[in-house]
Amino acid sequence: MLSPSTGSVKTLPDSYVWPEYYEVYSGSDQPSIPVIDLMDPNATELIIQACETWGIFQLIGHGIPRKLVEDVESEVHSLFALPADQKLKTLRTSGGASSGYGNPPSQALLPRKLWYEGFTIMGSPVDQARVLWPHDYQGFRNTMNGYQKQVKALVEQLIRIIFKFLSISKEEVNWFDDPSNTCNAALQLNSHPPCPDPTRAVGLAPHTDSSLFTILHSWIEGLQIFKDGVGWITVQPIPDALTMNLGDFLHILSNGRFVSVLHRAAVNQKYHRISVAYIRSPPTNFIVSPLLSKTFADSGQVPKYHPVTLKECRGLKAKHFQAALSFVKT
Ligand SMILES: C=C1C[C@]23C[C@@]1(O)CC[C@H]2[C@@]12CCC[C@@](C)(C(=O)O1)[C@H]2[C@@H]3C(=O)O
Ligand SMILES: O=C(O)CCC(=O)C(=O)O
Ligand SMILES: [Fe+2]
Repeated sequence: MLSPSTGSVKTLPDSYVWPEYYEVYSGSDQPSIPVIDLMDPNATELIIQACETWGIFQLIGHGIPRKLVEDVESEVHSLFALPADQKLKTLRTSGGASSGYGNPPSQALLPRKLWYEGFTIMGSPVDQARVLWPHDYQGFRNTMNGYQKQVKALVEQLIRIIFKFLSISKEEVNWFDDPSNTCNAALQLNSHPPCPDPTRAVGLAPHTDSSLFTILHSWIEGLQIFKDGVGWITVQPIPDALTMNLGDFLHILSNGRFVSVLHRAAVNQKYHRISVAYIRSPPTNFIVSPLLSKTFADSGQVPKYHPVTLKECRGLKAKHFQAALSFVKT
């Protein structure tokens, strides 16, 4: 987590200087990630294609009002602008899956500090809001509740499209429509204040998400993805678009057919960059396996991954970070 003093420093402290610099592709022929309009009659095919080739796309025509997204931006800015001792009252108890302020669990395994502050909301935002703003928490609560509801519906619409394509039946994923299942989703608020030496600092280290799908919003450039055969590419924010990235569990369910996109966040000197990720995963103890999909079972394909739960996957990430999936390979 950033110490309160780093926001005003003129030189990057040593503990934040990363030994390796990740070059970003800058050729004029730089490929750009697909932009898909959910209202397009061919949206389903385009989404499947993007999942197979990129593991990420920008979605427009999603129906989430611009005003709501702007209100989220402003509430999240207010949260990170609170005094450090106020934010620390919600400090996460452990590095793992819980709500509150803190470092990403991956920080413990990294060689240097991240130029980063994070806040995780699992379940309702009310509890944290009450601690942060004891007398005035309704604004944050209402806005985040409203956003959470809308992104939840959107991500579930997309996951349904994918389950249908993979011939995964409702019975096989009976948890999916269960309204009491709130523990498998998180709103992850990420903050990177302006950085005195952005090329030597890292906002979020390269990772894949332990999710089915993640809906990401940021209005400031910084998200970069790794594309095989090209290298690191910057994702250009598009007004009104939400970035949809696939996570490890759709990669496993599709037996490797869909890409779990490797991504990271860069920082910049001028702007305080904030991003909001809605991370939707299977329930913690649900066993995910490529053979869930009838298509694979019938086609005689060999499963590329062992059956695994979110809990096990988080455990592997906490130990091996980006190498975690290699321990699930058959
Ligand atoms: C719900 C979660 C996914 C996440 C771990 C967490 O409990 C909250 C933080 C998330 C995050 C954000 C940055 C990258 C990442 C790998 C990390 O260390 O913390 C992800 C985690 C994940 O997707 O596994
Ligand atoms: O800030 C970003 O653009 C990326 C955030 C992210 O990867 C995450 O929250 O998992
Ligand atoms: Fe991520």
